[in-house]
Amino acid sequence: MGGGRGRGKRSRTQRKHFRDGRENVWKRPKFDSSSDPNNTTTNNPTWQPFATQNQAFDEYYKEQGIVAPEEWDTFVQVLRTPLPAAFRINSSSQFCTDIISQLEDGFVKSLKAEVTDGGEVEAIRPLPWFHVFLKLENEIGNITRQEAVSMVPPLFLDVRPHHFVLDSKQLMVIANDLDVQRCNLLIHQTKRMCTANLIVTNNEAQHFPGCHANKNFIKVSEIELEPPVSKLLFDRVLCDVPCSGDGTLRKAPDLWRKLNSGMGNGLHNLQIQIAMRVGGRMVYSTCSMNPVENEAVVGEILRKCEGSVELVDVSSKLPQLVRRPGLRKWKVRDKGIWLSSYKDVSKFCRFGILRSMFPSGTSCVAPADGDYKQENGANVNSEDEPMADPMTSTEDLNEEVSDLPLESCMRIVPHDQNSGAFFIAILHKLSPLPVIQEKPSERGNMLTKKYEEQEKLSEQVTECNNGVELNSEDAALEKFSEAAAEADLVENETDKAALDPDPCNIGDENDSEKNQMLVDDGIPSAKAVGKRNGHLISRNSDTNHVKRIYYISKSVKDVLELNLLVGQQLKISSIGLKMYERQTSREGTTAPCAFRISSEGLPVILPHITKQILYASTVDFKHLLQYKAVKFKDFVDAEFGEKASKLMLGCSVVVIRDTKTLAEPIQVDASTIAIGCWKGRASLSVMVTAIDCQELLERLSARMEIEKDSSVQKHNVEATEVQDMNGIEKVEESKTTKEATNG
Ligand SMILES: C[S@@+](CC[C@H](N)C(=O)[O-])C[C@H]1O[C@@H](n2cnc3c(N)ncnc32)[C@H](O)[C@@H]1O
Repeated sequence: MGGGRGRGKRSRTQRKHFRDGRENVWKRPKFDSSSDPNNTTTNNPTWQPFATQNQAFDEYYKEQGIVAPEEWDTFVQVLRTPLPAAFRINSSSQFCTDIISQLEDGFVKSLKAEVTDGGEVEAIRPLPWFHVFLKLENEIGNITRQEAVSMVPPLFLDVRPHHFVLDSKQLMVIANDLDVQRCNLLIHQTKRMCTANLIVTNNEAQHFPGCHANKNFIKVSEIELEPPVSKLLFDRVLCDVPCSGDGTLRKAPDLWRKLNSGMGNGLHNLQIQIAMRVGGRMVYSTCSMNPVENEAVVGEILRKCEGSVELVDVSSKLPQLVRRPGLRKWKVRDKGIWLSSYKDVSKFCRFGILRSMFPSGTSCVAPADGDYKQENGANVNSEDEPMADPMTSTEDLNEEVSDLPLESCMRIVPHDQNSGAFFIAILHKLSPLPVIQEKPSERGNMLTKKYEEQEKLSEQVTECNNGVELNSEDAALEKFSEAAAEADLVENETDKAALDPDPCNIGDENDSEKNQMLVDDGIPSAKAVGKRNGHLISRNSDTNHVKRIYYISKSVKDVLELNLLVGQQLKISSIGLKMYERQTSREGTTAPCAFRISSEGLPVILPHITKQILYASTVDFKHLLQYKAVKFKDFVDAEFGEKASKLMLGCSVVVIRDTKTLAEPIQVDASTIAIGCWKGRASLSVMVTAIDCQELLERLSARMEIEKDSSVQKHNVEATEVQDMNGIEKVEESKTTKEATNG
């Protein structure tokens, strides 16, 4: 029943992430003091906090002038303290307002009480009840744990609903990560967004395919047609690049002992390669404080783009966000040696140090034929390049200063607003870039390899994998080749809004009545614009073996078709919204339709369902969630049980009936609570994961508590009003009597 992903079931990766998370905070001393009977100093003597000291770090950042000398002590002091926990509430969650009020009314009050009762120091310790809340909501996807500063970049992206994304009029997002686990996490986190406009890809960002379709080769049937999209063009790019992550020291104190100044140098070239894919507006960000990963990368992009990209000054935006301007001068450090300019590189025979790392930088110049001497990071191949550039060698560049307006970049430092450290730059594309990057140079590859080793480290500083169940099966839509055949096989376009939620009819072109599948613009809260155009796809061209059916928007379909046309360059991990799943149990094979509606898809399809839908009282609804399967005769509301027994075998939907609304069908909206069920021969079974059932039960109890409280309050108010009225009447009465007497 349901997805069957119980709470106790954890993947090996998750256990590893948990372990890693724990190891970030504590380490075992060589001498295990737990065996020392004289040790009575700590509660848990086997674990000691990490040393939050690193000489190389101090030397590096003091020299770079990240903060003024007089601020240094405060800066490192704050870096040594744990980061306040932050999380985002998923605004598309049905229970968003419930969660906010639960936090504001319940938890914040309890937290204040803890502080008042025990003093502030006492309150700084894990609060078990809060941990349970965070864990459950995180697993469900209602909230996402994320460092506060990591939430800033999208605020500068300035995304608007009317933006053309990939030549389409619908807002569509492609989210990419090279790490499969990270892709899975993203899929998990976006499940509750109910969007048909999302593609998760698993490509190397530095080689992210442009999917350029050669129009001469485009042949659809016998007629030559131009596809709706002929290449991938982005209006907005959020470029949160892999970095050394020293800005996350508060979250991952283990980094204190691992950091070295060379880490940033090893990532610089990869960061440039990734960020060179500038779309209309790009927000470049890192959780590193290192100028080599930050200002130097932005500087090189500006130089390489030769005026086709500008750095946007956003100093007047988000005035409450305390930030500092980007640096215009810095130095490069390599194996303990400070290098002030590129000429020092030749002097000390450094290897792997690039000109672009320095404030003055340098950019490759396109030869007359338009081809670059070296592609991607052309300035990195020190074998091909004279070590001493005549230009830089003749100048005295002891203290290089960039002539670019890098002060428009922003740095967030921990002690300004009790946060992590972060770097953000906003780049705006003014005209086509002078060169399309295709392949990295050999040197670039070498540095990328080097990066991969370092990525093991930065993995530990990226966000919140801990405690989140990863669903590798769902996420693994595997290679896009598998998705290829299916698009035209089961895809079904319609412009009607009415719906018979019967996935068995997909692709049955002769039965247009039954083909009235869900169609919307894919953003449940947004109004459908113009023609409704949704599409259903699956991965398997053999209809008998289709396991899941996904709902995708027109924009996503266009990208999918383009990708097929260009030979599947995008490695797609997930696409659109999972709408139907095959019921694999024996009951599934005997039902007229073997598919059921997925929990993710239900909110989108619910307003259109007219058959196989029942309205249950709160008590029966709760029984379903508690017992997972309830016999028809066991429902408290016998009429409901009767109706359930008369449903067709197979997928059905049960909506909770508001106690005040007795008429059926009730008005369904975004706040309606419903679950997918399976109607069997003798019972109704819930098709929702155990954890979703648990959360729904808790939400219902919380709502009922609030309703009870408010009805008690209402009752009290009414009673007071009656009392007041009586009082007033009495006063009036006595006044009248007095007046009458006086008169
Ligand atoms: C700073 S994190 C970004 C995290 C992201 N903002 C999020 O919230 O999930 C950098 C990410 O880049 C990914 N990565 C590393 N090398 C990559 C590459 N060559 N192409 C694409 N992604 C890469 C890592 O797996 C990591 O998740």
